[in-house]
Amino acid sequence: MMGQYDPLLVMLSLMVAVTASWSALDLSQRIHSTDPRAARIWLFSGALVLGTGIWSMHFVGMLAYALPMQTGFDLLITVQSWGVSVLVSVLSLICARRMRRSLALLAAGALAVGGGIVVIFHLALSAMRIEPGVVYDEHRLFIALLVAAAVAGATSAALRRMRALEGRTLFLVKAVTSVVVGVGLCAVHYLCMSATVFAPEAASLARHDIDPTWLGLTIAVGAIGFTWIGSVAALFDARMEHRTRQLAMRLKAANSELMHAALHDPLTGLPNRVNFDAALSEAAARVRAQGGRLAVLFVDLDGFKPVNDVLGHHVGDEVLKCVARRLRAGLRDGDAVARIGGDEFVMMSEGAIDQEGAGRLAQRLVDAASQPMQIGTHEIQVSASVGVALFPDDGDENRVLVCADTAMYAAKHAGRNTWRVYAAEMDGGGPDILGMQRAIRRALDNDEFVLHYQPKVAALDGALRGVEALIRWQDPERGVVSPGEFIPVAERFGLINAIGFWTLREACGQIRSWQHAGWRIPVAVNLSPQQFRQPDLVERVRACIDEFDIDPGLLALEITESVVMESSSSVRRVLEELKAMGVTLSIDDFGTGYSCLAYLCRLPARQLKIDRTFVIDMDHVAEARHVVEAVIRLAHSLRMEVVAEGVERPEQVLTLRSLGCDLIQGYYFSRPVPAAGIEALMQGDQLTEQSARVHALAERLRADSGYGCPPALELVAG
Ligand SMILES: Nc1nc2c(ncn2[C@@H]2O[C@@H]3COP(=O)(O)O[C@H]4[C@@H](O)[C@H](n5cnc6c(=O)[nH]c(N)nc65)O[C@@H]4COP(=O)(O)O[C@H]3[C@H]2O)c(=O)[nH]1
Repeated sequence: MMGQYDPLLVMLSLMVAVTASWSALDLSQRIHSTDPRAARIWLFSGALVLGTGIWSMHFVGMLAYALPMQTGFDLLITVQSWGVSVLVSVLSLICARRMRRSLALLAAGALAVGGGIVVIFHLALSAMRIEPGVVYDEHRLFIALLVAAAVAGATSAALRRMRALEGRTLFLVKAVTSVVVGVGLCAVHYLCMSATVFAPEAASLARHDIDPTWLGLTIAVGAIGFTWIGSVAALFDARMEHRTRQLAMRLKAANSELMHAALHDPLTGLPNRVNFDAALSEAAARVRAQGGRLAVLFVDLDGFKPVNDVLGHHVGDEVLKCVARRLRAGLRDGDAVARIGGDEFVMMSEGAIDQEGAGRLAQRLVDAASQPMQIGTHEIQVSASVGVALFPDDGDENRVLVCADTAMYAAKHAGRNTWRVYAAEMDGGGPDILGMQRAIRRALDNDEFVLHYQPKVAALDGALRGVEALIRWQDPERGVVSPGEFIPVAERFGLINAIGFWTLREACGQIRSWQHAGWRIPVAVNLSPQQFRQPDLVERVRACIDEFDIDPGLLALEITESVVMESSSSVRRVLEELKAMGVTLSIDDFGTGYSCLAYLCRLPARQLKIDRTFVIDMDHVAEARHVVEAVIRLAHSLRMEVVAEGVERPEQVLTLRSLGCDLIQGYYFSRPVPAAGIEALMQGDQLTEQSARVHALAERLRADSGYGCPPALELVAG
């Protein structure tokens, strides 16, 4: 028995095959997803779409062949054939995923899939339940099997190639592959059909089951719809994955930027202290394991401060960048350089280095630093003092840097612009910095710090107007250690923040207890430059004020001139935020740095403290007196209050008073005293005595017709 092909249905079967191939390729691309669960889901969805496509292509193809008998389809066998089709597709996609691992596996898989496609054809045909049964031309069937295997193999290979493509090329390759695969699948079907021989008296026993026309149309439309849904899902997922990948890349880039910022000095781009310490520990571990030596060099610039002060921070910054470039240019394999402070750099050199080699390296650094540099219109020349220490000869990785630092000081004492190698005798004269660093940590844990308070009094009548909190350290071994000694060490070893915030809390606690006693005494706390640059400074100040429930107006923060004069927007913002909180801002050590008057006008500070050095010289050096006078005028024109520091003698009081200075602080009135001393002062005796001194001075001044304080004036004893 022979049938006839309906060209429309043949086209429809081709359409189904091409559409299913396209969609299956779409979905199958996703089976390489990095998430194994998602990859499994995509594999089964792809198999479902491909299986349904192959299966429906067979059915539509069979319907396209109109036999001269009434036909129908058995529901159970129809469903079974669909199940087998999906299973075969699962197998084909698994082969596609694993083909990288072996070509033999690819060939075996392709044959199995090819065989599966032929079996699906057979099952689909069986659903018609033809009696007597059909027979197959084995040769043609074998050719169909080979074509099916080739289609399966080509699909796997195309899938592999497509992984490396994107955009338009991917679209084109996918379109061509879908057409080739679709045509191939149809070819398999029609080859199978041509291999099928129907007996002349053949009849379909399933002719009363499912109507073939409806079944065909439903399957074709359903399959095309189904495959398009799959494609849309795959497209959506691909977009999501692309976006997720982009986000992940951006996150990674942001992370590495953050990491870089945490480990590098923003000005020079060199590694910072934390980074250097880690590199030093690693290098020390290598030397311990493999032997050899490590040279550590401490580089401190000579003459940098005057450049900064006179020519401004921007020129100072350029000088530092230039020195950093020169140090970096001299690096060799196994060397590292870092900036660890304002004008301090450290370097380490790994390998079998000896004292002589380290000395040569130090000389190179000294030479590099002392070359003149052109910054804008200025030709600038600085020099460097370099200290050298060796690991493990001079100590472990914690100590070797301190030794290099000590040697650097020796180089400074030797006249600067030179280098020295560390020797144990160098420790003799100077403080044991490392020991002190450990002792400071212990002091913080053991509460060995106390605050003393030095009064600030009104120049006019000697009334107490506030106090400055000054830290004192009662070290069980060293006795009372001056802040001038331990604060620089704390700054160098990153302990100043802990000390600074301890002082802040302690001072706020004191304000509260005085507030409870009925005294509103403003307390000024020194903020170190490092503490000022802490990103959470404002929050910590606010937290202290809230914790002790104090009037923020009673807390003053003293910030050194050099810090507030950094005209960066972050400094301005912090100052504005502190002011907005109600805290008083005071510019400390005024006159010792480089001040930009235009910037000073815009500062939200309320108080300006004239540095002690001007007050000391005021009586006998005319220039110092002129500076004090000018600073007082300037501050008043900016509506700032002026405090003169370090007032020790009555002559100074009189001069300052005559110049209109508002507040006076110094040993003349009181040394820094424990809180109880301030309380005694508040309760009467000492204040009255000091006020009496000021009044007596004022009387003498009024009696004198001249300007200021006559040198011969006999004063009340100080
Ligand atoms: N010769 C002389 N000296 C006078 C006179 N009146 C006051 N002084 C001293 O001058 C220093 C004033 O503090 P400073 O300039 O802020 O200088 C302070 C300040 O920069 C720092 N410091 C003290 N306490 C703290 C603190 O809690 N945190 C921070 N960051 N620094 C602190 O240590 C520096 C030294 O503090 P001290 O030794 O307490 O020294 C104090 C004080 O005792 C005087 O009439 N004559």
